Amino acid sequence: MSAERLVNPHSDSDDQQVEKSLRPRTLSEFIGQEKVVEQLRIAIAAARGRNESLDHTLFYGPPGLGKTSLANVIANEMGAKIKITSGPAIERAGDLAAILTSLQAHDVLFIDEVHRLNRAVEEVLYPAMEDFALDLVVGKGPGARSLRLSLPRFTVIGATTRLALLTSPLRDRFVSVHRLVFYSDEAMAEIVSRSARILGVPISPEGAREIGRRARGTPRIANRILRRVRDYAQVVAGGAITLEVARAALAQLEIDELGLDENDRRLLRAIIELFNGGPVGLSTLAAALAEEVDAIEDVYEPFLLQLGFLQRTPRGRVATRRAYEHLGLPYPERALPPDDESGPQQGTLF
Ligand SMILES: Nc1ncnc2c1ncn2[C@@H]1O[C@H](COP(=O)(O)OP(=O)(O)OP(=O)(O)O)[C@@H](O)[C@H]1O
Repeated sequence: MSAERLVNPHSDSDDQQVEKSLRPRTLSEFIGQEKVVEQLRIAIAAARGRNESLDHTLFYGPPGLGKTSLANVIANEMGAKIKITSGPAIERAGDLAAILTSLQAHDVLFIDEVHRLNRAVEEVLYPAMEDFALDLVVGKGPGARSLRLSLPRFTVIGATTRLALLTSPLRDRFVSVHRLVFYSDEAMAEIVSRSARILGVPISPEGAREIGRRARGTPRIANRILRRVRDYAQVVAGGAITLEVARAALAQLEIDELGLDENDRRLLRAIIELFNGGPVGLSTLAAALAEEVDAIEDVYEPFLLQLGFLQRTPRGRVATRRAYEHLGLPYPERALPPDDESGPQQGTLF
């Protein structure tokens, strides 16, 4: 169910078609994430000035914030080619060897979901990143020999939503590591205006702000909502997106003032009504909602935590006073049990 959600930050096949045209191509077109952009601007200028490849770079943070876009921007600014792959797509060491040997100097190898590389593949990547070398074993048994091929100096750009799942040898090989954060309302409004311009949809600044504000600080979600609001504007309101049109369309899409959809509200209501506000273990909650544990952790929680509607405690998830207030439910004043600081309980997942 979550895959079809308008506010799901993961991309679907519809997104992929439009996203290409909406992707920023240069650092100056890239809106927001100022700290990261500034550091990249310097690193790129320095590498170009020395005619070197850019240092290996890792981006981490929630999905849909622009990791792939930044990798493309970097390659473009370096005047280099980019090869795009992902952790699960590189199944065998030989697959990676084939990719590595096709690279040219200063090229970018973008590996999405880099935490999902398997061990054997990682072992090949280490010397490639560190020494720009590919170690090949030729022959079998006692006659086997190892051969070292040198590779052109290239740049690995890794992206992950789960930094903690990266092995430490792999993490250590990334020279610069950047965290992408949810976008501010101002940046989101700018992103919506820019996308509308590219899509050729007339939009007022207030309309753009309203869509941006309710898109969970995530450009992918903003772009997706924009497309739905565009349909609404075209069919119901003569084509242009004004504040009123944006509000009416968002109401029809059941996205509330803060950008929560019916599924978020269902999750909060489940914690409050079925589990007395929590704490409730993640797996118990997932079972009650007929959802995957991963979907709850990846899709629902980051934004609810960010809003301060949900807390992670050693005993499980707890709905906060703000969550009750948002849903218009009375908050039960209750004393915390004296052993609240105790470790995880059986059956609860931290
Ligand atoms: N800073 C930005 N300015 C304008 N548009 C942006 C920006 N960041 C992302 N976008 C838009 O959001 C969409 C999603 O971005 P992107 O695919 O780069 O995200 P991602 O973090 O790589 O996601 P995932 O981790 O799921 O692959 C792109 O189509 C792009 O148009």
